Amino acid sequence: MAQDLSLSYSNSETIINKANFSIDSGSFIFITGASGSGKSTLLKSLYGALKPKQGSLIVGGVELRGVTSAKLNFLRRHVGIVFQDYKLVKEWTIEKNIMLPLIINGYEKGVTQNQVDSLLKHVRLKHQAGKYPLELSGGEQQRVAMARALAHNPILILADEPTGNLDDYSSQLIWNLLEGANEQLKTTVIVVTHNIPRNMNVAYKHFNIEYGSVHEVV
Ligand SMILES: Nc1ncnc2c1ncn2[C@@H]1O[C@H](COP(=O)(O)OP(=O)(O)OP(=O)(O)O)[C@@H](O)[C@H]1O
Repeated sequence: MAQDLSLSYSNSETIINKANFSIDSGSFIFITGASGSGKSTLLKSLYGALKPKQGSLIVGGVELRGVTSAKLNFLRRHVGIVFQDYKLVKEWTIEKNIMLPLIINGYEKGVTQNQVDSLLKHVRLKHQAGKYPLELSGGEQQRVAMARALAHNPILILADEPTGNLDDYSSQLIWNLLEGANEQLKTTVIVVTHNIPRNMNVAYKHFNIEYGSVHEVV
C-alpha cells in the first residue's frame, strides 16, 4: 500500500523516507518507534491529513498522493479515527457525539439509536449517555471517542496512542473493542503505541519506525 513513500511538513526535514510496506485488509497492526520518529505523521498520512511528498500511498483503493477532496471525503466516511486527545464535540452529549458518524452516513433513526445504545453498553457508559464530554474522566472520554470511531462500522480504524494515559480498566475496554471489530467485522485496525499489550487475543503485525524507515518486526 506504500511505495517509496516520503512524508514531510512543508519544506522541513523528511520524516518518513521512501518507506515500503503493505497492510492486508482485515489485519491488526501496531506501529511503534521512538518519540519523534514519525508514528503520528505516518498515521496522519493514512487518512489524508498529510499528503505524500513522494511515492505512492493507497488506502482503501484510493491513491492519496494528490487526492481530490471529494475522494478524500469518500474515504474518510469509511474510516474511524481515534486521537490521543479524544477530539469530542464538547457542546454535545456523549450520545450525540457517538451518533455523529451515523448521521453523516445517513443511517435511519432507529438503526442509529440501536447502534448508539449497543456501543454505550460496550464502553460501560449507558448511564452517562446524557452527559457532556467535560463531565467525564479522561478514560471515559476516550471510551466515547472509540465508540464514535466504530459507530458506522468503518473498514479501517486508525488510533493514535488510544490508551496512552488510561487506567487498566479503560485500556482493557478499548482493546476489547478494537479486537472485537477486527475479529467480528474484519475491520483493519492500525494502532500507534509505545507499548503493545501482552495479552492480545488476535493475531497482529508490528511495524517499527526508525530513522525514517518503516520495518516489520518479526
Ligand atoms: N505539524 C507539524 N509541523 C512540523 N513538524 C511536525 C509537525 N508535527 C510533527 N512534526 C515533526 O515531525 C516529527 C515526527 O513527529 P510525530 O508526531 O510523527 O512523532 P511520533 O513518533 O508520533 O512521536 P511521539 O511518540 O512523541 O508522539 C517530529 O520531529 C516533529 O517535530
